[in-house]
Amino acid sequence: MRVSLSYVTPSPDSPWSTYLSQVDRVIPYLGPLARWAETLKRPKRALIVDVPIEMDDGSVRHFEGYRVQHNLSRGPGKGGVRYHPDVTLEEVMALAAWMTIKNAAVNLPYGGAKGGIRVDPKLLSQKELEKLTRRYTSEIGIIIGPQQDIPAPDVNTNAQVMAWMMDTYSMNIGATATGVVTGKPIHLGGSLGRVKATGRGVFVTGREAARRIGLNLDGARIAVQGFGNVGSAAAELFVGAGAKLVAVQDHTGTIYNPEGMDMAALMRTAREEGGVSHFVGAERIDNEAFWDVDCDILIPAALEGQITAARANRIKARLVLEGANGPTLPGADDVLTDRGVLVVPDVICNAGGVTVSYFEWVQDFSSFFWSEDEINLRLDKIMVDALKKIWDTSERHKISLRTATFAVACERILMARQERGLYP
Ligand SMILES: NC(=O)C1=CN([C@@H]2O[C@H](COP(=O)(O)OP(=O)(O)OC[C@H]3O[C@@H](n4cnc5c(N)ncnc54)[C@H](OP(=O)(O)O)[C@@H]3O)[C@@H](O)[C@H]2O)C=CC1
Ligand SMILES: O=C(O)CCC(=O)C(=O)O
Repeated sequence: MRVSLSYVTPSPDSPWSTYLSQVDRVIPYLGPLARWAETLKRPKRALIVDVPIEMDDGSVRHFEGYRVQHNLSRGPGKGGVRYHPDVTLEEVMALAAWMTIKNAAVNLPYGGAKGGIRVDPKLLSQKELEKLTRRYTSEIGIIIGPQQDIPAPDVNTNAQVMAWMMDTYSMNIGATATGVVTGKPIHLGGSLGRVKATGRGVFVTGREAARRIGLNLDGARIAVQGFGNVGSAAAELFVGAGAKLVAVQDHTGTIYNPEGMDMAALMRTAREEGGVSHFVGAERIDNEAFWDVDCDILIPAALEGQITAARANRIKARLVLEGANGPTLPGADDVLTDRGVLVVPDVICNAGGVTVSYFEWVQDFSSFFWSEDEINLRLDKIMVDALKKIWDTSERHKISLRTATFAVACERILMARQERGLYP
């Protein structure tokens, strides 16, 4: 087996292959900086770790974990940690690379990183989950740190997981290091507003895009795939702005109500029943029918590769807001563009989470904490300004918002790369 940082011959339609094709599309807009573009096509560093834990029944199981630092030109690595049975190194490479682009798109002083463990956390007890998290943190401890690489929550990880990571790292170095992870509980140096920040960023960029295409949010019909941290918070804000939530899909199934769903009741069902499919205020429909639902705004907020070219041809929405990372395959991007469907890409649309993570990191360093209103105001301004710059770039070059976001971000990343120079 050959292992090298440019080794992964991307499987077609894999997240890494999607990312590489997005980079290829931006190269013509990079001018002289294009000579550095190869930097973006390989991660700087990729760590694979074995995570053995003793299960509650006394057996020992080994899980595979990863931490990939894709690019550190603009600052320490930053990006979440995912626990999922399908996590692979190739997927984590793509997620880390999208963090590089996203952090630069909103001008945060970070590079891009991401981590993951191939595990189904739903099958673990709380004790097993804690052991897994602590062992993983110790194993990746050699490359993370408040000035090196700062993990945060992603799919199936949350504030409790971050608390265990912070505690383990702190014990290992012999000092409390709140700045080593973000997305922590509030009384452990977490920030107000972080839990809902990603959904809030989806809402703010969505609101701005909707205004520009003359789509009124009052009465707009929303369909959301994934009702976790991102999907539920985004849906709540859109409903608060007068939109109707007409379809929701999670792992347990798909529900539909053309009149709109009661948000509070749906949140209660999702929390108490472990999914949306038992919700009595909507009819259950086939999972594949989700893509045919009559709606104005579609929010994929689950996993990668969900919008294939075939599904893109069926989507009725005028606006797609990518809450998830990498939900749209390159072929589907072209179909949506041809059909006049506007896509606000992940690398700007879901950047609200990492933006408030940045606020958390800054607050931890200064040991001075801001009010939720201050955080939301600063977040909204960063998202509105970033979207405006991207929108203008898109209009100037007549390119998609995705390629425009890559153009803005890659210029910042590659300029930093060039200015730092290559010699040791
Ligand atoms: N958390 C954050 O701050 C950020 C997250 N993101 C991205 O947003 C997306 C969602 O993350 P997050 O909300 O944090 O994760 P969560 O774990 O909180 O929620 C994920 C949701 O997706 C659902 N889901 C998973 N697989 C499928 C599937 N095949 N079909 C339909 N629904 C599915 C889950 O359903 P079930 O619960 O039934 O399994 C759950 O509702 C990811 O792409 C993540 O990378 C991006 C930026 C920041
Ligand atoms: O909050 C963070 O640092 C990263 C969040 C994340 O993983 C993402 O934006 O995909």
